[in-house]
Amino acid sequence: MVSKTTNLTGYSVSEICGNVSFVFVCVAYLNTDILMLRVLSTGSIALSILFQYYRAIPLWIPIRWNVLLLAINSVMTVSLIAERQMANNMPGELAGTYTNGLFEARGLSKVEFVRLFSRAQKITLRKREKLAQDGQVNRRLFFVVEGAVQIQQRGKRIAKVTPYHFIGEMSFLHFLLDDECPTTSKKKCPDTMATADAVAETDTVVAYVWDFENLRDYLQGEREVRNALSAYMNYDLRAKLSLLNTTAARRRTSHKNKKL
Ligand SMILES: Nc1ncnc2c1ncn2[C@@H]1O[C@@H]2COP(=O)(O)O[C@H]2[C@H]1O
Repeated sequence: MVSKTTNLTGYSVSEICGNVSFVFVCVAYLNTDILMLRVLSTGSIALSILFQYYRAIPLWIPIRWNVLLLAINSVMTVSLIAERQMANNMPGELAGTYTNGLFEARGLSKVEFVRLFSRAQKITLRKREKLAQDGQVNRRLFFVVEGAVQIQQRGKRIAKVTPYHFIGEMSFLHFLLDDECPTTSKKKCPDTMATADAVAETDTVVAYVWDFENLRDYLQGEREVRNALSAYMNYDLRAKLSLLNTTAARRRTSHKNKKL
């Protein structure tokens, strides 16, 4: 049992706990990692309870409230640690998607990636099944992980989407902007039409699929994931566009050569 009057280098236990508690608060304020912040606040609360208890007269009101705060913080800390552990040990196939899809390089942490993909459904499409239809309202976003998808416009093949690329991102980005469309505006907000037909080219195509509305609702509370995902899609769009330009240039050259 620690005596309330114990002196260590001239300071009482209560004083030491009180001061160290504030040192923890200072370090917590300088930290940007949410887990570290919670661990430090838990430590700080525990120390402030000791400070309040080992005073000459214990301060029971703050002690009781701090016990509650300590319990809340401890539960949140444990759930954060569990989530990080789950993300670090995600199933091999999901880990492959994280690595091969270059999600880390494009700003999504493992935890954010697992949160995002746990909201998707993994599906298998058969050859010739449509993922999107040109000119039709689209409400599904796909991330292809196996197989290939043919992109057509007016029945003509314009591109091929291979694993680790999105399909439906053009209408999804539109849909996200729609979100910011004022409902009072007389002007109709743009609709989320698919810009091309997307058809399964291989015998099977495996993809993760999100419903636009569910994904938008989730992203509303996760600003950083929303920004990282939009950046990822813009990167994907740039790659698709540059491929399209290269193919068009190649076609023009071969057309010219044939004429000569
Ligand atoms: N030139 C292209 N190259 C690759 N993918 C494309 C191309 N044009 C359209 N797509 C994809 O086909 C999808 C059709 O629906 P979206 O317009 O929502 O999003 C489109 C893109 O994901």
